[in-house]
Amino acid sequence: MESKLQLLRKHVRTFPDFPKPGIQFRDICPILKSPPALTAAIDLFEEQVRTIHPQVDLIVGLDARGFLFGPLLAQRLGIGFVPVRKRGKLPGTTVTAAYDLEYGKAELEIQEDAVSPAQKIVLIDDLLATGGTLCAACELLLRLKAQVLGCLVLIELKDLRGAERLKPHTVFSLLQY
Ligand SMILES: O=P(O)(O)OC[C@H]1O[C@H](OP(=O)(O)OP(=O)(O)O)[C@H](O)[C@@H]1O
Ligand SMILES: Nc1ncnc2[nH]cnc12
Repeated sequence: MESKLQLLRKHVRTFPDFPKPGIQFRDICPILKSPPALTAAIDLFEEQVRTIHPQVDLIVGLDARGFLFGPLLAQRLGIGFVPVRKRGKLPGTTVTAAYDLEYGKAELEIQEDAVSPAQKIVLIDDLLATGGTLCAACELLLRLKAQVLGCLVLIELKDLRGAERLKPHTVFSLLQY
């Protein structure tokens, strides 16, 4: 029987030179279109969190592709989901962090009352490239005095060394390129 990781790998497409020349874009849309592949991704994330971070209080997902997996995982675990969004999308009082990513610059925000001090957080996104996005999200959570247990991504682009930039936070990836 095909393993869950093999199934996932078969459902990632690579587009050269998107959105800029030199970028190999890893497209996770086929995973979303395949119920067995999407179930495999959430199964593997669930197993990791239940094994390594059983004390987790909340899943925090990153705009936009982290929203495709985060709420599914949170529901499996029976806990809440909180979005970190690009600047200007969240109402009420927010905290903001600026960051660079593989192909640009942006700012992330979280609602100030979304996470309580000392709450234990696992972050999720589709992909780790330079680590700029996840670092900015960790910074937001630390400013709210939450405890970051670790980060989950479907895909890690090893050459860009995002995991090193994220230290002391840890990252668990399902597929590496
Ligand atoms: O590790 P980094 O270099 O920060 O890059 C990774 C981020 O880049 C992509 O998001 P993008 O900002 O393109 O936004 P999207 O999810 O809204 O498409 C991806 O979904 C990650 O969030
Ligand atoms: N190479 C890449 N493919 C898909 N999403 C990305 N986000 C940052 N770099 C990316």
